[in-house]
Amino acid sequence: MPRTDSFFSTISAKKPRPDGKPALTVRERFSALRNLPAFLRLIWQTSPGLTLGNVALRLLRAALPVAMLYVGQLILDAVVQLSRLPAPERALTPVLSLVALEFGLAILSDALGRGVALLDSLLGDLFANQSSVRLMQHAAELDLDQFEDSNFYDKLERARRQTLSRTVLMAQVLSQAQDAITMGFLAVGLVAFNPWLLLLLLVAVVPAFLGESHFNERSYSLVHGWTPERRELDYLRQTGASDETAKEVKIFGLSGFLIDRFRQLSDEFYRQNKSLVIKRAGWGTFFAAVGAAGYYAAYVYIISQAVYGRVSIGQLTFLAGSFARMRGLLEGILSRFSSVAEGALYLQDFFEFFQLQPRIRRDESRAVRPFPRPIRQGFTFENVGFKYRTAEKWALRNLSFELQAGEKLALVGENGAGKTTLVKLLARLYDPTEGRILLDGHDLREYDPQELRQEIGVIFQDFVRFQLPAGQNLAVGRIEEKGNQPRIEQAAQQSLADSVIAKLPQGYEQMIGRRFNGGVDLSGGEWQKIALGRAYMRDAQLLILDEPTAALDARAEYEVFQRFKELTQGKTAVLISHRFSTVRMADRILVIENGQFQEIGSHEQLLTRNGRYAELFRLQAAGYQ
Ligand SMILES: Nc1ncnc2c1ncn2[C@@H]1O[C@H](COP(=O)(O)OP(=O)(O)OP(=O)(O)O)[C@@H](O)[C@H]1O
Repeated sequence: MPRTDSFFSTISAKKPRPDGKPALTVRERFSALRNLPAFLRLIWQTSPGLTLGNVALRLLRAALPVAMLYVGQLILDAVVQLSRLPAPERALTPVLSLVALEFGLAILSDALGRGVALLDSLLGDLFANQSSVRLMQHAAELDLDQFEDSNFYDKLERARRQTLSRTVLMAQVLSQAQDAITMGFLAVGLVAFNPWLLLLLLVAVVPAFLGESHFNERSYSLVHGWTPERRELDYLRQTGASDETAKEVKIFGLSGFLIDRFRQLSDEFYRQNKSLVIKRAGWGTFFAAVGAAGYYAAYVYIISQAVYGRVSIGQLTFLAGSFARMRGLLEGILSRFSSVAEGALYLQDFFEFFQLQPRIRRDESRAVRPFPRPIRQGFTFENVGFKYRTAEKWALRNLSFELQAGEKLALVGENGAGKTTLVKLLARLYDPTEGRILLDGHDLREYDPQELRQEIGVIFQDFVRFQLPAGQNLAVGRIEEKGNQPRIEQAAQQSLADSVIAKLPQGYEQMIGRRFNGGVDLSGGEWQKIALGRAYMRDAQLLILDEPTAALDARAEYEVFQRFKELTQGKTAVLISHRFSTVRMADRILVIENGQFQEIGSHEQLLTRNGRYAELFRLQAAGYQ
């Protein structure tokens, strides 16, 4: 049998958690309970009606156990009394009516129990749905660089896992209140008989409570500390078996490598968890025995009182029944209390995610500057520098140039030069680390970022291949117009996606991508034409194409850009391409190298200048000879 002193020493000492951090103290654990009021508020907001109904049914149900025990006592006492009467005087009717009453109470208790379970499950489903929606809404508000931080993913992952298990916590908190009320009723009878029995009860169950609470914390720590590895496990599972990766996994024979890593991680988690659950089971058995000993001590005492005639047989069953029920309830309340405390620790993760705030957002403290329609002067980069949060190196530095209104500017530079970063700064996906960007003479930060993004259409090189019907895949460029078929078709014509869609069996209704039933996959170039169509769905004043044509054949790219030039007459545009045949169509070309400004000018000017652009241009031209 395990020794209790070693158990208590594990409670008091700050044993390191599996993630290397010290274990939470009892006080820290309990302080997580302060998250409960906010949690209960969320439940109430989910559905006031269902919450009220749930509480009302539970209140009613809380009173039933004591009522049933009491009726049980009356029945037994009546039977004993009747049995003492001479046979002819005995009548069954008064006992039968008591039995009928108990029967009625039993049926009511069962019905109420089912009602509570029903409301719990309805409320739980609604709560899980609403939490998921809140999670998606909040994630959508956050900044791009928050998504690029692995700590953020850990928080998101923990919050995501919370949405379902929180419904269990909700039922637990409500059951807790219900059982506490039942206990209150039962305690009245027990205290009236002998208050020491209540104390005995506490002594019998408190060790079990402490044990539960200790092991709950250990398992929370294990799960919490393993969040990054669990994300990796999910990633490995998905990479090992998904349509997107199957091609390379097969060609490179990666499945063994992925499975080995998965096995290594999952075995380690299994090992750590196994040792915890074994310890938990051992201690649990021991504490259950302590609880049972307390119960039997009380039982012997009550029996002795009955034997010496100080209580009736009916009272004996009432008291023994009350004690047994109270022990069950108290054990339940205490162990639930520690799992509620554990749930509250998880809630902390949930609320922490919602506390993350975006930095790029409308400044509520001052009036936002109305977005210029049309843009008059254009964008000015003033000594702009940018460093990614996780990077050592500056992605852009000391960048000053103007993007004039109505101008078509091409960005040229080698891989990693900083072209995409520049575009992301224009769209305010990030703010410059140094310097500033002006729009018509005012800092970009003075405008509402939402409005700015509405006025900008960007198609990135790594555009998303939405697993949606073809028409909707174009409409994502302006999702409010998803029902406007003529507009979608026009965008498709402009981006040359119309000929791709014409070949699809169900045209604009055709599901594309292989993930869903009946989906048809497209070639890289065909996907690009669809993605390009999104740019034409917008009424944007600034259009940015970040190499969305890399997979197009040379003729298609030439055609796409010719059209782009015609269709965006008078609009400001930024193009990124590694093909100089495309680049030369721009009014001016900005050359960036290692995040620094190199030169700017028209194709002819830059060739005459004979600098970096001329060198790169000749290099590519030589390749075609
Ligand atoms: N999210 C990120 N976090 C950290 N560093 C990044 C991130 N995105 C880009 N970088 C780094 O910033 C630099 C500039 O990248 P950027 O994507 O702007 O280059 P690019 O000129 O568009 O290159 P390419 O022609 O290959 O598309 C590179 O050194 C890159 O490694």
